[in-house]
Amino acid sequence: MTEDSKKTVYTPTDPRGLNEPFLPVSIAKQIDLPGNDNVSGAPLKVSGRYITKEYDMGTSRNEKIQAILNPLKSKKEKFWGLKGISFDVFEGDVVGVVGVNGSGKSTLLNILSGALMETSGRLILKGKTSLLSVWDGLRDNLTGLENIRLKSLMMGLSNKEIDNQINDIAEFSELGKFIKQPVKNYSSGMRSKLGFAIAVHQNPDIMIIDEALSVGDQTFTRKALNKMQEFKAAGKTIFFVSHALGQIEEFTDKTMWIQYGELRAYGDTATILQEYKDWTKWYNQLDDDVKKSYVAARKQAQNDFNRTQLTDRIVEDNHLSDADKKKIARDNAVGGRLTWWNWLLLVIGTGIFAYAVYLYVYLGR
Ligand SMILES: Nc1ncnc2c1ncn2[C@@H]1O[C@H](COP(=O)(O)OP(=O)(O)OP(=O)(O)O)[C@@H](O)[C@H]1O
Repeated sequence: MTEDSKKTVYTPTDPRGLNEPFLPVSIAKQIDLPGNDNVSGAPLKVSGRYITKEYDMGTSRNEKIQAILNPLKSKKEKFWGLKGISFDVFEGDVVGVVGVNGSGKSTLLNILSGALMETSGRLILKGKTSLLSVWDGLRDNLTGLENIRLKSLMMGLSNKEIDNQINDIAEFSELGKFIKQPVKNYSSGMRSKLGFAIAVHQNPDIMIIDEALSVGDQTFTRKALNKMQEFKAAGKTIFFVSHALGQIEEFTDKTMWIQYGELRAYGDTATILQEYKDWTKWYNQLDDDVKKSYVAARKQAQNDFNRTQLTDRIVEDNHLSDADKKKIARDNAVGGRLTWWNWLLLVIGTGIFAYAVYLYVYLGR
């Protein structure tokens, strides 16, 4: 069995939204997509087009100083955690997100929750989001109660609203007297309980659950899944990342399979999980050396990815003209870096500013 025989790169298994023609980022940034709702009339809640995330790889202090002193010459190593992901999610969708370690799941969800800024692409979010991650968002030195207050304030709740529900949140978390202890003394399961209790009481429209349920004990996981069923029944939109495929199967209707920074497949959960399991089976039967070089090649492709490749893909996907290609290449949403034209303006601007200062200081006396 070869991998290619199983390959389903960006399969529009679910016709809703995914078959819509993509718009170039430079144009899409200014206008909305026509026909936002899906075929059965559910409103669009989250829409991503060519979302990328470029990380700077860990550089030494010297390299960082050099980069500040000489930005043109600095050669920071880059890593593209996301290489241009496009998807639509509608009200009431419960979307599972699967993929091997390091594929980009948390990166995507952190972008959706606003904890991380995408490097380029167009993202539309309609509603209040709440990220529930075991590892993020809680302050270690604050107690459970203080964390509840802080996170609720950050979600825009008033002190009075927080007073009204702080006891309910504490009770839901099942932490007992530990709620008055600093979070740094909590186990990962206890953090997960607190994070979940806070998130579900914010009543978000879009809820993002990142691996939170994998570390709790079984009774709490069941209680949390029941709570999520309530959200689902109320028509909320939920993203659910998990390596526990059983939970994804039980709880979600649609699934995204993210693989080395790309959306490899997106569609109904049964189909995508089957494809993912087939791929895992194919991968697991490879020799260790072959596995290593397979992963290394894909990671290298994430290092080597660049804006030209992204532009070429947008142009190809959307059958765009050369003029559009030039426009996209110039677009800051894809560029994000200063072009020679930006530099020229910067130099002229600085010159004018320096001349104005000279006039003020020497001639104004
Ligand atoms: N701040 C960062 N700087 C550099 N690289 C990063 C950073 N954060 C994440 N990455 C890299 O981006 C890739 C995607 O990471 P991400 O955490 O999104 O993966 P994941 O699919 O959630 O993994 P897991 O299943 O292990 O939680 C990984 O290769 C990771 O090393």
